[in-house]
Amino acid sequence: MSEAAHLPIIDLSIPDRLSTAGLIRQACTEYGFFYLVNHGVEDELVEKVFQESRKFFSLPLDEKMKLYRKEHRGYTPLYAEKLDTSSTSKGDSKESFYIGPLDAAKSNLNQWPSQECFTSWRAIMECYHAKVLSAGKRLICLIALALNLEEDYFEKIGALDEPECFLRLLHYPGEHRLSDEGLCGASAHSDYGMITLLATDGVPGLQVCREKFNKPWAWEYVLHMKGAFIVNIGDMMERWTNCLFRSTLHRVMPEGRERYSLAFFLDPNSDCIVECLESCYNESCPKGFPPIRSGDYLKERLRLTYGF
Ligand SMILES: O=C(O)CCC(=O)C(=O)O
Ligand SMILES: [Fe+2]
Repeated sequence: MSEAAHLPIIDLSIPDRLSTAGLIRQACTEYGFFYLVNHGVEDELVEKVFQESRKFFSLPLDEKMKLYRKEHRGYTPLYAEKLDTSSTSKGDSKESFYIGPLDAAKSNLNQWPSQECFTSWRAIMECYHAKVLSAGKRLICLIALALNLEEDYFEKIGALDEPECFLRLLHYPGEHRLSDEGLCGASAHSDYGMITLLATDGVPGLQVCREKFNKPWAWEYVLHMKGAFIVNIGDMMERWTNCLFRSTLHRVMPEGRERYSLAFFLDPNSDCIVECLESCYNESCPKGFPPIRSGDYLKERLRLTYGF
């Protein structure tokens, strides 16, 4: 049995922003994962999103397939995705539904279940999407402070101007157990973007590996904390910080119990250039990555995962 990770807790409501920024710096350099509390997204709303998500995933497969993923929005069935592209398993044992940015220019790409049976579904999802984005933007300001930058640094470089933010509803059916050979709910991966804000339903399964370069990988459980988001740093933030902030490897193991989660990926505007921050490199620690356009990076990572 793996141990539980003791992740730091960051309180988004504390007025002393500099001390919070210091704690965020420590959390991001040591773990790349932390709990976020007092983030402003009400428990009742989170619960409603879980309820609506359960309702959608309980539809027959042919109904769900009518909303099959287009432009990275909509439904992805079981085993269609493999987050660990080196794994030989048949695919991850999960189904998901993606809801993309709500800005006027892009929101029409989203797909929605029929209004007749899912009367408030869209409104609830849009409300959650907007509120988590707002919490995420506040957190990004603190992350800038944690990097000794002006707190509006990421805004000024355009990263938060119509950001690529995707809410992903996830359902792990729970028909498999740990002993099932090579099968994962979500195989080992790091997230691609800036930060991810995750809500979990209390069923265990999420694990992190703190030292991805030390094989064999050692895994620790990330336990559910009521009312908290589990936040993690993504690969683009790791590139910006020249690996000062860690994009930590994680996975979801099958525990023989059905599990739901809500992952919100907050990624920069596609035209934003992600390049090593000046404060994060010097002669003894040279730049590890060339500059890259965020949209190009994301496209390539998604191509590798989905094979298109
Ligand atoms: O469901 C979870 O707990 C984690 C999901 C995840 O890591 C992802 O979708 O990137
Ligand atoms: Fe992830």
